Amino acid sequence: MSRLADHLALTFHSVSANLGYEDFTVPDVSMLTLVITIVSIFLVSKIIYTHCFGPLSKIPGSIINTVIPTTMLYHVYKETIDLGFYEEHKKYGECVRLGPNLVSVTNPADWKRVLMSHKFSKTMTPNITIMGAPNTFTTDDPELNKTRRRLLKPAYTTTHIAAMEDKILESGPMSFKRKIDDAIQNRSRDKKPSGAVRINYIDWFHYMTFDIIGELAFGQNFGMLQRGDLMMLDGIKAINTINSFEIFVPILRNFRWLIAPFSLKNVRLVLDFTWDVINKRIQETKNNNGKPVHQDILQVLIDAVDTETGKKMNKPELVSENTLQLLGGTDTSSNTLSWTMFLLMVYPEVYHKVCKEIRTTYPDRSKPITYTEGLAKLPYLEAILYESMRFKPTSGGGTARRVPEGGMMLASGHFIPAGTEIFIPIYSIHHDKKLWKDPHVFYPERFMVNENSTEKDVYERKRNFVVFSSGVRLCPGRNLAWCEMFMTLANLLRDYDFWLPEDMPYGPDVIDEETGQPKIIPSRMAITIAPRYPQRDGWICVKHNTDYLMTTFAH
Ligand code: HEM
Repeated sequence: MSRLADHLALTFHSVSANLGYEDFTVPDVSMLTLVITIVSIFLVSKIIYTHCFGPLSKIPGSIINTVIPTTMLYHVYKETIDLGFYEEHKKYGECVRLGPNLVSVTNPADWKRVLMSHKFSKTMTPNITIMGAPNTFTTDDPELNKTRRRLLKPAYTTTHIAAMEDKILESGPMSFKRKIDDAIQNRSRDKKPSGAVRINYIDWFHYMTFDIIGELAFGQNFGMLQRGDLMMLDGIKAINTINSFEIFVPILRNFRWLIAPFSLKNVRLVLDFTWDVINKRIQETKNNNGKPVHQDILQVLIDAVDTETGKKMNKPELVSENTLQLLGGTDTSSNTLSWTMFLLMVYPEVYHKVCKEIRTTYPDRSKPITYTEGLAKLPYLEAILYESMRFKPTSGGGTARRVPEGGMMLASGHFIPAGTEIFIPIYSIHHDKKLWKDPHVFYPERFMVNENSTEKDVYERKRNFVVFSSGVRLCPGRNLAWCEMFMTLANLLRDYDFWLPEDMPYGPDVIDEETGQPKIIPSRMAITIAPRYPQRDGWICVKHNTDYLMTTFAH
């Protein structure tokens, strides 16, 4: 070692002399060697300690993750957290160590216990500074979360959703239908009168969910579906991207400008717009002698008084909560609709079966199908939505909680000490072979009672269906999401025929070698799991429903 150090010192001297820097101070190479040796010993002993003796040492997982969460960092970068964590669980089983202080669990007994109680506080929360004030989703304070959920509750009850159903129908599926009809009419006028058009359903579903939330939480239809743009879209995308990176790699909070360099001004635009809408609404109510003019989510938020403190939300809090409606209520529902539509196209037997159910139950196309009426009458459509959210859970990245004082014993017998982060990997849970037979097969019947499934089986499956999370922080917007997604599919599938364009490299016969099932378009996970290349993969052909299908289904 010392001969090597002497040799290096000599080389430094001759190089600096050759360069004319006679006074160049040559580092004391033996000192350098010492430092490197000490750091290496420290790292190796840390690896040995955390892997072999530390409190989490018995949890299976790769050695490198015990020191640096490399799997997580890599998949955050690639936007494939859902698939990356799934591979780790496939390799190591129901509990896997994914970081020095991070353990991911798929056993229902474990994640149900974690999600059931506020004692396990939320971690990996988005940084609140971007929204100005904490909101229901971002807060890790159980008391604040409970208060906000109490305030928001009236906006999301089934009764309130039913009261808003007409608005949802109009700004959602009816508007979508008008857009298709316009496209068909324009095409017939200009080109071949085939009556069929190609549309980008991924974009259109995205626009539609914005219009619905615009109507319910901003008191105005953004007109995004008809226009195809929204000035706030860049800002919303930026908030999602920034949040996604910062949740998993908190150090990036100090380098936010690096993640979305040109978008921070667009984020401001979103918050300013929301601020403006709230001010106008408050003024409108004042002008109406204090009586609310509208009955929507925004009004519920403005009027909400906490029964325990007697306080209303202040303006920054209102802005943060109302922006959350846009962030939480658009991508989630639109991605689910896109995945469902794609899956119907590559599983034609499911598509034909659901069209038959809807078209025979509601043959009168002049009357829109509503959620309150349709849910009980269209059980196969309901099962399709369940299965699509199991198969491609848009929230599939997952969520995390911190283990409280006293630690917890996992079902596998491993003890997890207080302070450890427990990750709930939703995609992995939905594809766990112990919970789901043939998890890579899209099979809606698994959510229906039939000769193969008893009521108890279906009940159990729904208990392991965790797309809306579970327990104390269960998604409060789930009734709204179900309502808009159900009405959209019911009305579109009754009134139109859909099929994939011929030049699309996907279809029922394009098989994925690994799963033996139809290939699925690639996805990316930035807060939600979305189709990765919407401009390439989002195309579908559509025309008005023909009698051909009706007669085929009649037999
Ligand atoms: C298919 C649609 C949806 C899915 C899959 C979904 C999924 C989820 C999940 C998994 C969580 C828990 C996240 C966590 O604990 O980290 C959540 C929370 C939340 N969601 Fe949804 N969501 C959907 C639609 C909506 C809609 C339409 C709204 C409102 C307009 C909404 C509002 C919220 C809010 C406010 C929270 C925070 C709850 C809390 O932390 O206490 N979501 N959602």
